[in-house]
Amino acid sequence: MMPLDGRPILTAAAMRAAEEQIIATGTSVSALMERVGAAVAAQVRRLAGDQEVLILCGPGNNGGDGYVAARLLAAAGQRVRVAATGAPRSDAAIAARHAWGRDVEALGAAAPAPVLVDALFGTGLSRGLGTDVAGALARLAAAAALTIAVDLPSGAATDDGRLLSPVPDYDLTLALGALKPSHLLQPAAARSQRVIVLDIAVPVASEASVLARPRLSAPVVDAHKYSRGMVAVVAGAMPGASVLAATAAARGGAGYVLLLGGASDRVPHAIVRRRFDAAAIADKRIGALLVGPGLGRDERARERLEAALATDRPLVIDGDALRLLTPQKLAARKGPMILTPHAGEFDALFGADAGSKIDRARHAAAASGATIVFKGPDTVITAPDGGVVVALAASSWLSTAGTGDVLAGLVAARLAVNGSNAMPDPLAAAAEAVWLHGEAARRAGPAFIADDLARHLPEAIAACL
Ligand SMILES: NC(=O)C1=CN([C@@H]2O[C@H](COP(=O)(O)OP(=O)(O)OC[C@H]3O[C@@H](n4cnc5c(N)ncnc54)[C@H](O)[C@@H]3O)[C@@H](O)[C@H]2O)[C@@H](O)CC1
Ligand SMILES: Nc1ncnc2c1ncn2[C@@H]1O[C@H](COP(=O)(O)OP(=O)(O)O)[C@@H](O)[C@H]1O
Ligand SMILES: [K+]
Repeated sequence: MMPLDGRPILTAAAMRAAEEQIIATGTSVSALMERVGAAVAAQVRRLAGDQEVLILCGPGNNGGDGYVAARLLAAAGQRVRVAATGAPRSDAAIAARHAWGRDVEALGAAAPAPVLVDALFGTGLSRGLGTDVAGALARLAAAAALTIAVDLPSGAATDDGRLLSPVPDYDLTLALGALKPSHLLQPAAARSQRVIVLDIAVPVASEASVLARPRLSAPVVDAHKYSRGMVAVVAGAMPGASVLAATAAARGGAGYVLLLGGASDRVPHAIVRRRFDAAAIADKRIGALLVGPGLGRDERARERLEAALATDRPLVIDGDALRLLTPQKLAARKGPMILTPHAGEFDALFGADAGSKIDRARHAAAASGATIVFKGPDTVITAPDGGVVVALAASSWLSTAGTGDVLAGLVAARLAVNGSNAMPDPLAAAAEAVWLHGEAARRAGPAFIADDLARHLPEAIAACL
């Protein structure tokens, strides 16, 4: 099966536009629905074996896909029944219902089957399911051994990961033509164990794509510690956080890591410690200056942040530093910047506006001129030029103190390495860091602590060479 890495992510409107382009060049909606139904039927047949299949059909084209799949499954000898919310409304779905030609049960009265296919609503869902429909879906899903959603789990919005009504757990979602934001954004993404994208021969393109395994290379033959990429980490009130970040930077591929102004006796010997002063952070060899982990929010923290902003070095800003800034102030600064806020820091800096996590991160990048790594179980990375990368859910064991400090150090390392032989590409550097962080967490297994995570970074890097 094709991996999801690097695949484009389309909103409902963008998917509709792609579909309309195909229709404008002579493919009918019914022909497209036939293609979709065949692809869905093939997957269901592969998974269902000789078990009975119940397909739930809604009033729109998602339901139409369900009727086509039912007809093709029956023709292939599969035991299949159909239950519907009512009569289909779109022309193509009416034709598909007619071609099915067999019984259609009322949803509320339908008996369960071991395999449940949800073709109730897809990208056309405009509000939550009525309680009767949501109740029937929950009852039939709970009684099934295998649950499959066509395009999207019914009740999940397409573009922002919201659940508009209660959504049962699915074993599999068959995304039609392309991934939609809700296949990656929470809480909707967690409703499906797996997502497969079905190719329906509709050309799709998007500025947003799924985070892919990066391709990294070993240091060049004549590399030396400064040419590899130098990271300077500004310490503050909580020195442990800056040590975690500096350690991650060192294990994340940087050639030289400086810890500035930290008071801690548990610093790996490979990390060079210096006093914090304006000259130390203005060193032209610094490929990434990290400020924020454990910085604190006192007067000294403010001074250190101001000094960091006043340099022309590529900057990574995390944690406390994000609470001491405004988007305007960032926009006024020249030079590459990457911000790594979690949801609380993001809201404090950019406001707790409505909208999808992708749109909010995109606006934040445009407003600040910085690349944004909006962290969480559905990390979204956006660049000021509009590029968007969304990570698949990483290990939930990452939800432990200090893993954000590790990520910040890693982002700084990748930015420094990335900028050591070319103009730094903050989006690519941030994407490399988020991928390596997720991979290190996967390798660390359950119940790791942030200190363990950095030890798995070399293995994660090795997987990209
Ligand atoms: N994008 C593509 O290339 C293709 C998409 N197709 C399918 O078409 C779907 C989109 O079809 P539609 O736009 O017809 O939308 P849906 O089938 O998702 O549902 C829309 C219909 O349901 C009604 N509705 C919306 N929310 C409701 C609610 N909560 N309770 C009751 N009724 C509600 C709408 O008024 C409309 O009649 C896709 O998800 C996909 O399954 C395929 O048939 C063809 C190819
Ligand atoms: N449930 C989760 N699933 C996957 N990743 C998570 C989850 N919760 C947190 N993370 C990741 O763990 C890290 C936590 O960062 P942060 O909240 O800044 O923690 P801290 O400040 O303690 O270091 C981020 O990279 C975030 O994306
Ligand atoms: K569906």
